[in-house]
Amino acid sequence: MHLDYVWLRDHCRSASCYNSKTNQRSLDTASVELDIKPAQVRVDETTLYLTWPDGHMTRYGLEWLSQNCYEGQKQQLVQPRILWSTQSYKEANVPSVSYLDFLETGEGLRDFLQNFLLYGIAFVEDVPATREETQKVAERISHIRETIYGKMWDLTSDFSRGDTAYTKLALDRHTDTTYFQEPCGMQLFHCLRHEGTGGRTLLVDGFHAAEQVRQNHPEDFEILSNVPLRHEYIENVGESHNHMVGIGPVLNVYPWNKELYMIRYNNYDRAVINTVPYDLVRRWYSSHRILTTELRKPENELWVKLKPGKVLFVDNWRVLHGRESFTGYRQLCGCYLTRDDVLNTARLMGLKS
Ligand SMILES: C[N+](C)(C)CCCC[C@H](N)C(=O)O
Ligand SMILES: O=C(O)CCC(=O)C(=O)O
Ligand SMILES: [Fe+2]
Repeated sequence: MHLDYVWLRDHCRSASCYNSKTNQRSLDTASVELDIKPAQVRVDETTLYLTWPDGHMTRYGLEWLSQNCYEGQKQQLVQPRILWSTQSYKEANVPSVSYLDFLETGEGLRDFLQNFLLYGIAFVEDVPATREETQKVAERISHIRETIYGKMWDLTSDFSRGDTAYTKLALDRHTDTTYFQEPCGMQLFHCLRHEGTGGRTLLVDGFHAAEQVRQNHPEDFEILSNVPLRHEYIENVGESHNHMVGIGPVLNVYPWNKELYMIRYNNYDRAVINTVPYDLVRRWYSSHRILTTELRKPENELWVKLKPGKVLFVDNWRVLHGRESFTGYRQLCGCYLTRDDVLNTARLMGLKS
């Protein structure tokens, strides 16, 4: 590991530099000389000891340092995941959790969250088919993210809102709220009623597709993760007037370990491309086509028919959803949760995320 002296001074965990009750730094970093050097350095089997020119003493556990240094982090995943194709997801036989276990046992919630983190989708079964019960299930995880669609949303094909979702048309795979600066992290779907045909839900692991692109077309992966695009939602229907804009690349990776953390993919809501210079536009379309081809491979499609009682949770930063066109009366309800809040609950249950 390579450790800079100013970094070593800044991370001092002594009582005067760090408040271990609040887990906050109390040291004023700006008061540290940028070219500070320790007067003395000593290391034994377990600990590094530094004495600074003013006599202040800092100690580090070597274990802590190897975990927290850049080289250590570079080797680690922020969130371990299991990427899937249709077949591998089916073979994994991921269990659903029942409504009662989910609401009443820590284990039920924990197992559910673990599966959600690993696969990007999870199901709760035997939920009473009402909006109120669906809300209860959502709030078991965390508070709901209120958006322009309200807290809990209802979806029928009445075109009550100015979006294709509120019709009977098919919807190709996409992630939602790409037009927010921070797209919603989790989405719940509960089909309360459907009397008619079609209307199956399509799920595709966006990270699985993106990793295929990274492997087979690294330059296209680069372009998709570096070129920012606008997405927008312009609505003027009935009482609903909205104009939302969100900007970011299709693929979002952490700079230090190149791990994917978010895919923003919605061809309906992608705005005019005016953030890409002329000499890159064609390349971008070509890279986008390569990803789209991967996302559309039948072997990556998971089709499920949502029915009353079965609530689907989707990691909207990873898994794309879509739907088949349908006939008849179909009523869905659901809501969004913020990723930070979902992960907060997961971490408190001891899950790595
Ligand atoms: C019905 N519900 C509120 C879930 C979503 C409606 C939003 C649809 C939008 N085109 C998007 O993809 O974000
Ligand atoms: O009707 C559906 O199954 C899903 C529609 C959709 O994509 C959405 O509401 O976000
Ligand atoms: Fe959607």
